[in-house]
Amino acid sequence: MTASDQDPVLATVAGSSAALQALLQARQTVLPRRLAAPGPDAQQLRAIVAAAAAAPDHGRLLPWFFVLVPAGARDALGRAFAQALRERDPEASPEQLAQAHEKALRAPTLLVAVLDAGCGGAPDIDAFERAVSAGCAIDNLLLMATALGFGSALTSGKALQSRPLRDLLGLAPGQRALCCISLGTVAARKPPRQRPQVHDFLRVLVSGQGAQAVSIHSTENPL
Ligand SMILES: Cc1cc2nc3c(=O)[nH]c(=O)nc-3n(C[C@H](O)[C@H](O)[C@H](O)COP(=O)(O)O)c2cc1C
Repeated sequence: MTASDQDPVLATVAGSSAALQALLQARQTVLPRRLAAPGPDAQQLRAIVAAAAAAPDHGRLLPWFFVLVPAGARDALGRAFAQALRERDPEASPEQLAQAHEKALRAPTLLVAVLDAGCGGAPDIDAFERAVSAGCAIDNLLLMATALGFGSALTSGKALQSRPLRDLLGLAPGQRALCCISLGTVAARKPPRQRPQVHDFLRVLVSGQGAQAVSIHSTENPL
C-alpha cells in the first residue's frame, strides 16, 4: 500500500514522478533570440495558459493575469520599450533605441505576466504572497510549454515598470508587469546550467539554534 492508493486524485498520477523530474530538468531558459517560429498554435497556447490556473492562490484572489501580445501589437510594444529607454536615457543612440524596439519582435509568442497586488481587497494577503502565486502560475505555464515541446524564457528589465509600458498595457494602480514570457521552437540552446544542490537551499530547524545548514556529508535523515 502506498500513500497514493488511499487517495483517488493522487492515484491518477501515481508513478509519474520520473516523468515530472524529466520535465523539470528539461525546462531551461532559451532566450528569445534563440526561439524560432512556429510558436504554439491556438490550442497549444490555450493549454499552456490554462496550466497557470492550477497555481496555489490564497483567498482565490486570482492576483495575476497574462497579456498576450500578438503580431499586430508587437510594434506598439517595441515603441513603448524604445520610449522607456528614451525617458531613462535621453542620450540613447538610435542603435540603442532600435535594439530596445527589436526586443518586442524576437519571440514567436510573447506574453507579459502581470501581478495584481490589490485585487479583491484582502489586505492580509500581501503583495509578496500574491507574487508567490504569480510565480507558481508562471512556472506552470513554462512547464506546460516545455511538455508541449516549446522553448521558453522569462525576461525583465526597467522598461516593464515604465510609464509608456504601463500606459500601453492599461495597468491600474497596484498592477505591476513582472516579466515577459517568450515561447517558440528551440533554434539553439545553451548546455543546461548546473542546478543548485539540495544542501544549498534546505535548512533544518534545530531547537534553540535556528535554521541550520544540512551537511553535504551527512548521511543522517534530517527528518
Ligand atoms: C522574473 C524573472 C525575470 C527574468 N529576467 C531575465 C532577463 O531579463 N534576462 C535573462 O537573461 N534572464 C532572465 N531570467 C531568467 C533567469 O536568468 C534564468 O531563469 C536563470 O539564469 C536560470 O536558468 P534556467 O532558467 O535555464 O534554469 C528571469 C527569470 C525570472 C524568474
